[in-house]
Amino acid sequence: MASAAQFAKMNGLGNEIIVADMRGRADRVTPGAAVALNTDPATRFDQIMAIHDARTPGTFNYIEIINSDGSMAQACGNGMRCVVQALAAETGQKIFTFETIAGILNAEEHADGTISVDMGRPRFGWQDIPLAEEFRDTRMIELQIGPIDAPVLHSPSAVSMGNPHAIFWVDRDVWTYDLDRFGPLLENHPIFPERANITIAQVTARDAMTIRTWERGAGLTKACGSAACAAAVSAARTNRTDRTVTVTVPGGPLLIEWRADDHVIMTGPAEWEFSGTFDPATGKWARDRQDVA
Ligand SMILES: N[C@@H](CCC[C@H](N)C(=O)O)C(=O)O
Repeated sequence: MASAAQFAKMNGLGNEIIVADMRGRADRVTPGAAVALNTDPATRFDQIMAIHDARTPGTFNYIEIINSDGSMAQACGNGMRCVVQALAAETGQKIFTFETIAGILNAEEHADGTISVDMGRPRFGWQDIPLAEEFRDTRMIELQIGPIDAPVLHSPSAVSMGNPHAIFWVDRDVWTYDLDRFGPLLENHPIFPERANITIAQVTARDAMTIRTWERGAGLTKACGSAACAAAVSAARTNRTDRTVTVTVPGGPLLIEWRADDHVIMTGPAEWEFSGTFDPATGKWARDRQDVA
């Protein structure tokens, strides 16, 4: 059995996050441990953000992102805000540079407690997303679900925010769509060789939209930060909105700015719930004593 590692159960607008402290150790959180933690209602999560020792000079830590099905993700905006809040509380530092499998990213905790994460540059090339076949213009790809002559969802925008996203534009309230039925089919559609995060988006003003997301490897979530970024850049790219947008997810609002230098900045809150220790090999866990009522 591996020695126990510390964790904090947190959330970013209801996106359920476990921040696992894997610093100073060589092992990793196994897919089996992730699945076991997700099976227990008390530790059910959408992503584990595993904080490892830095691999690259100039970065604070290497962050590994694990979905609740045990698969790896390249980006997690809400999880990064949780990591920043946890490390800022521990160190007093406010500005961080992290490394993930997708590259280097910067983040900052503001005086009001909100956290901004530089989610990097969006990529629109079909091979970068990736898509299984060539689309010259990924602002609108050929994909639909429902009856062939009256599709329920169709012609999404596709984009990579480090991870693959498809954004379906809708005119009606996003809650009127059966995303838990369509989500798994679209996530696993052969057009997405690495699967995809599936979002439905209703634009309500030049600076506002509402979205719901079926996350790759995690299912329906209350918030998906990278999807909010993907929806914002796709909306601006198709002239539905300006480049600064409030994206309301089921958990609340996120401010997304697609800057002139092409970087996408996501700003929102993070919340600590409780802490404990767990076995990164098996997922067996215990709550910290001071958290026990
Ligand atoms: N909740 C996240 C996105 C998590 C990763 C995603 N499920 C994937 O596999 O790409 C966010 O806040 O960005």
